[in-house]
Amino acid sequence: MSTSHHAPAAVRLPTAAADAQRQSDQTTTMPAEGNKNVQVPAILVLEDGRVFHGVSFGAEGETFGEIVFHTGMTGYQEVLTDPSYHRQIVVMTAPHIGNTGVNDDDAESHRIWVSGYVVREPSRIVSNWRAQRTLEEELRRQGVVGIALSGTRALTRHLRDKGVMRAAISTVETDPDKLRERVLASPQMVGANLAGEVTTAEPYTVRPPDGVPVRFTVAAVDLGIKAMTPQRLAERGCEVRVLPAHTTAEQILALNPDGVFFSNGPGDPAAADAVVETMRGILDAGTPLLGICFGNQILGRALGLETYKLPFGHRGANHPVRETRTGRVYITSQNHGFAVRAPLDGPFDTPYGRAEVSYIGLNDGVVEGLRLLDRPALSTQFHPEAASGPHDAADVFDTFVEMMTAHRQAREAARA
Ligand SMILES: NC(=O)CC[C@H](N)C(=O)O
Repeated sequence: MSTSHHAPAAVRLPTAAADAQRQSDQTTTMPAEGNKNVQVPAILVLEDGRVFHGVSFGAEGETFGEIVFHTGMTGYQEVLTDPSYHRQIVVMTAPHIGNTGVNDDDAESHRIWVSGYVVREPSRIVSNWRAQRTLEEELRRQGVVGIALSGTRALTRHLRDKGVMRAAISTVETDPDKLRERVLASPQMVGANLAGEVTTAEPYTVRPPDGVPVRFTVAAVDLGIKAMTPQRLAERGCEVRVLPAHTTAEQILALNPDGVFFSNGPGDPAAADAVVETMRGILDAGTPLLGICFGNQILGRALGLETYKLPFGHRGANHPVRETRTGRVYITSQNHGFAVRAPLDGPFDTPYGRAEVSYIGLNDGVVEGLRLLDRPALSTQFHPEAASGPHDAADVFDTFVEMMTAHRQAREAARA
């Protein structure tokens, strides 16, 4: 089956072979390639004409997307299920993928979002006590078209030098020129407004774990939210009400939340005007605000700053950033292709008072966080919730909780 570039990959019915494999996969060590007798040829064609040959990994068919690379050594399941990768073909630079299989606990959302998957060498066996399925089985079950090829290093270096671009993987088209024509007709990531394609249809609530009392209510605007973010807030005593992307500022404020969170998500922040308006409504009200990744870009725009596309982005689990106030360095999990342009040399004026760049990426000087100095609002371009990645920056959630505490105390003092 083929996944088109704009529709989410449909759930693909398992093949008889995969079914048989599932039944025999009762142990946690399983052959990962046993369900495929013949290797099916596949091609990867880039917008600029570069062609890579490999074999099918996952579902057979044809798929399009922006091709990007991820440098994390672990966390493939979190990558696949992160909604921010919607419409992207992800290349894993780690050479051996699938070793720990797939389980029902590590997913960051209810499905795989990458539009295509490129690996060097799929693991031949799965060996992990938590594994429930093989990776290839999961890719097939969800209709995700992938390719295994020996040149992932050459491919990554090409994208680093030329920048990310559109691409396609196909097991049905054998003529690269014909496939390239379709790549050139597929949509660009610049200008793509995608939150509406990934957001929850209905609001839902994430409650603190047993034994943790509820201290705050947080409204979370789901622009493509990862499951771990409301979890990190819930662990700190927040009851998190997750809301569809189109929820207005009035509707959010009517819930009387202690704080408002704007999530990560796919697409170009420059195309998300409606969300920028929503955030301005929250800033006007003075309610404490936290943004992560896409949420950081939206905060930049709400403050009147511009966003721009990076040549090849940051996707991995070991990106160093420096906190400007303290000089402290954090190793962070990141996944972004756009960034905010802001003055790096100290506080600057915005319609909401003074703001500053709170973190700077140490690899390339990119803005990795913003903080308002006169209102309770902060955001990070990196992922303090990790999933996967280091937990260095989890104190961002503590700062948000401190902002909500101070805001509540100030409101109570004003009322008294
Ligand atoms: N993880 C994210 O929120 C990504 C934000 C945005 N889509 C980007 O690529 O920069």
